Amino acid sequence: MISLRGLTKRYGGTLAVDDLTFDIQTGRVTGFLGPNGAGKSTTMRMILGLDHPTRGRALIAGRPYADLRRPLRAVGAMLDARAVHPARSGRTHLVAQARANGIPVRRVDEVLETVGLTKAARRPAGTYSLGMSGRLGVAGALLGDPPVLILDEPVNGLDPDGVRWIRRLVRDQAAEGRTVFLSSHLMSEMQLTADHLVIIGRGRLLSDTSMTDFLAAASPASARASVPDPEQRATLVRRLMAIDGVSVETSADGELTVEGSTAAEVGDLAHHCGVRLHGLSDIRVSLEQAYMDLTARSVEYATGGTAERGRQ
Ligand SMILES: Nc1ncnc2c1ncn2[C@@H]1O[C@H](COP(=O)(O)OP(=O)(O)OP(=O)(O)O)[C@@H](O)[C@H]1O
Repeated sequence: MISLRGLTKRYGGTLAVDDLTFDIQTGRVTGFLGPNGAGKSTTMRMILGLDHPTRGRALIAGRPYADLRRPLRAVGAMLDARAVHPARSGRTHLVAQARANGIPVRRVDEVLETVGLTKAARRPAGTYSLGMSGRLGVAGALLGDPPVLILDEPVNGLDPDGVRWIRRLVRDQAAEGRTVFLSSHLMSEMQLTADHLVIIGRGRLLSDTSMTDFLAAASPASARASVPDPEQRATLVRRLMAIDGVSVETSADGELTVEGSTAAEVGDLAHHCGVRLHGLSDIRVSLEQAYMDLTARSVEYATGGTAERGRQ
């Protein structure tokens, strides 16, 4: 587990991280979200002892990073995929890390295989594409087989196959009981990957909640269903419209969109009226929409509509 207590970082006049208190639990993937400049990288850097907090603390399994005896065995991290000497091969880079942490060299070949870099392992890292550099960064994070993984934008530069690979990898790591903390601006991907969300804006905690609860709270009760029989459709629409706060839109092909009512309520009413339904489901907002609504007021570098909404 990772624990943050009152974690704060000030750079001159910039309050980059402002009094963050939350826990990142084991056995699940926690997504770390926030607009550009919100303080995600600074927070990760402080957890990893690369930046000193102005106030507060960050602990990994109860200890500050600096007190970990074999850090790579306790926590694996990828903050900047390009932070590798360009003339060194990927393999040489990992061997140096392994030796410094008492990790057997055979583990290097294992992780190179895991991330799909075996063929490119002996090429200078400077010749790697962004996606390959990301894979090397992930290999470094996995080297010590650590119980905690911290990955800053791991899908950056990856092709669709690589994106799915990262998703499966981090989900497997969490299923094995590890703590996985990762940031990304790709909301659709985060929705598929994370169990839990921590969202910050301008350095402050905006939300610390499960993905399910976050999406449910952002979704007003609404449902969609098809009614194949036109007479039954008219009956159901009439009955729904008679309920206070419920509105119904009917598409050209007979699909109903019901605002103000859940799928369960629509299904119960249809059953009561003897109406046959197809494809009944709740309408949930996407993570992207829920996130945009939450962060609209804390967007630092916004454009167009988002900035307008931020001022409301
Ligand atoms: N070394 C530094 N010196 C001065 N200011 C810094 C430094 N590092 C970060 N900042 C500032 O701290 C704030 C938070 O930056 P940070 O990189 O942590 O945000 P982020 O959420 O990771 O952003 P992004 O999504 O763009 O990567 C920004 O205003 C940034 O300019």
